Amino acid sequence: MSSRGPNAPAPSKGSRKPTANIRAAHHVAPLRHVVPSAQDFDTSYSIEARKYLMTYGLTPPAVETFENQAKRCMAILNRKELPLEKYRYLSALRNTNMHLFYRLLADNVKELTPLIYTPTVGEACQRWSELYTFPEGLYLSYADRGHLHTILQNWPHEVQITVVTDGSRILGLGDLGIDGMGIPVGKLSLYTACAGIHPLMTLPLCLDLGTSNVEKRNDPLYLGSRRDKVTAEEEKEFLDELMAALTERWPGIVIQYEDFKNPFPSLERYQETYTMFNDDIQGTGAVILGGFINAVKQSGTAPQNQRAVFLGAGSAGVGVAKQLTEFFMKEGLSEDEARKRFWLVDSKGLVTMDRPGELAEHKVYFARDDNNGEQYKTLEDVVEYVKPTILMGLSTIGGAFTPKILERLAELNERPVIFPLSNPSSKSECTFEDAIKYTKGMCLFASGSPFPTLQWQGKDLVPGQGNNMYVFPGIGLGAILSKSVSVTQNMIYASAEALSTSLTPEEVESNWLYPNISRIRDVSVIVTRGVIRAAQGDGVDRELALRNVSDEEMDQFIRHRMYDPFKEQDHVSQEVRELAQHVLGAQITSEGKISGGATNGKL
Ligand SMILES: NC(=O)c1ccc[n+]([C@@H]2O[C@H](COP(=O)([O-])OP(=O)(O)OC[C@H]3O[C@@H](n4cnc5c(N)ncnc54)[C@H](O)[C@@H]3O)[C@@H](O)[C@H]2O)c1
Ligand SMILES: O=C(O)C[C@H](O)C(=O)O
Ligand SMILES: [Mg+2]
Repeated sequence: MSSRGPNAPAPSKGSRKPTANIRAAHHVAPLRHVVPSAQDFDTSYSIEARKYLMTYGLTPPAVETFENQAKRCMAILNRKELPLEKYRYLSALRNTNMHLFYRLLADNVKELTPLIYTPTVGEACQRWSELYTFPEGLYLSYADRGHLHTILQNWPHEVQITVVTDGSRILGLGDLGIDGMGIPVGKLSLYTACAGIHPLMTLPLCLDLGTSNVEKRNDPLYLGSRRDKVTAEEEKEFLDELMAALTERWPGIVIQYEDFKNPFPSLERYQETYTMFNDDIQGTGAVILGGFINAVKQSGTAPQNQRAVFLGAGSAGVGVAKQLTEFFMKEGLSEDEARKRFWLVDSKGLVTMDRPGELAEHKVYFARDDNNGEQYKTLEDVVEYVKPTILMGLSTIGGAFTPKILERLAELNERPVIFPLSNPSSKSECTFEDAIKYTKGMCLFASGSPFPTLQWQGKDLVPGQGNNMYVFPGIGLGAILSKSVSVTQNMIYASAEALSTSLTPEEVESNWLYPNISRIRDVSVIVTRGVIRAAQGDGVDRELALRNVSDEEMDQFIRHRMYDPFKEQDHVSQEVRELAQHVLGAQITSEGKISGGATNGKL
């Protein structure tokens, strides 16, 4: 039984008391006919709750505390050696006891995030069909076109937010077709863990639009259709139907695009018509800007003296460069001056106007015209030519920042900014250890996937994690709570600014670029507030009552609306107690036994 799938309990609006409400709806029918959901077997449920839910005897006798449950889960997890085994255990837990899963995650964000998200989710996707166990989301195939709205009716829950991929660029691992489903599942788990969006109101959505991955197509276990990738025109028509169908089925739904090979056309096409954003272009741009604002404060280099070399000129590279351009403009540079601070490098070398061959449209804005006909092919050559203050990696090429390049950056700058941002860890352009070693501890560092803390000259050095998980939960929650008709560029920019202000004085003192991930829920409140305020500024909000509240009241409101697995689990026992008294006329004795009423103390 999947926590999000057809057998999962439906959340009620507002108070969200899934299990008990289902029972209430069925109270006139004989209770035996109600099939318990996986969640009903929680070992922390009281005896009276079990009797009422008709699960008494179906769970082991002990009534456990959460602490005990958590101890068992962590012990099981720690006994497993491989990260992928841990991932699978945690998936099973989410699918059988989602409140416990999210409690565990809330208490151990730093430890568990790398297991449910990057880097482990990369391996899970590579082997998704091979290890398939639960549906976990919705699959829509190209062959389903013309019927998408009807198929969406099969999803049994109200949906506030969906993450949609076609699997064509999963992290830096290439086209994985429908095996990319792990990404929407992982991102939406983070929406719940970081921003408290109710898990049952999230929809992981994987589009089966064919795959260019021949190995997958020839694999007998592959669970997608065995056709080549549809054309750009076919994809456009399919997405047109999808966007209309999603919004008709769930008006107000927020749609996050994720890990598409070429996401620029859809962002341009839908961003003003639907409440949507692209995480790889916009979320990444915002998260890197958030860390960069803090890096600039520490490096002391003024915007007009910054020279940024980007290895990778795809959706993430261009998204980040655009966001930093906007920042430089706000700092006083003209658009042209700001744009000229960037040198983008792709698989063919430095992106210039006059290099032979076709130049993709999204690269034109940053293409250099001051290279005097010279074409620089390697990163080393570009570094020598540009003498950068900043080196960003969004190339999917693990190890591309060689020791030689890192040493050169350290020679050129007192505090070079080095951000190897490709995911998963195997694709990171360098490790934290190498960055520290070859810059003699002087670089300002953030990576896309996590690296461990390092001992350097008797001090603990903590790497920053420049991953869009710091912002997308707040962008999504901000759009939901403000009921925005669209997600504007100002909302995205506001998420970055808010993130940069979310560090504690101790974190600032320790020169961190990003806040401690363990505080992600507090950070998401700040980001959400920034996003809502920007939506109000742009007049795209429909929740007008929020316009007049103070920041403190806004934060309270946001927190109040966040799903809290701790309360939720306790709620069930409390609610069942109340319902048992009300519906059955039963009394709960001080020892927790049921007396009188329809059950008359019997099971
Ligand atoms: N840290 C984050 O939050 C974050 C967010 C989004 C994407 N990413 C990561 O960034 C990477 C790129 O994502 P994307 O969406 O831009 O992908 P993409 O496919 O759109 O772009 C990849 C870019 O890298 C270039 N490239 C490929 N091989 C190269 C080589 N040998 N030398 C130089 N350049 C080369 C390509 O030409 C292209 O410009 C992925 O690994 C992804 O996981 C990280
Ligand atoms: O998924 C991530 O960890 C970040 C980003 O969206 C990516 O595509 O790499
Ligand atoms: Mg992504």
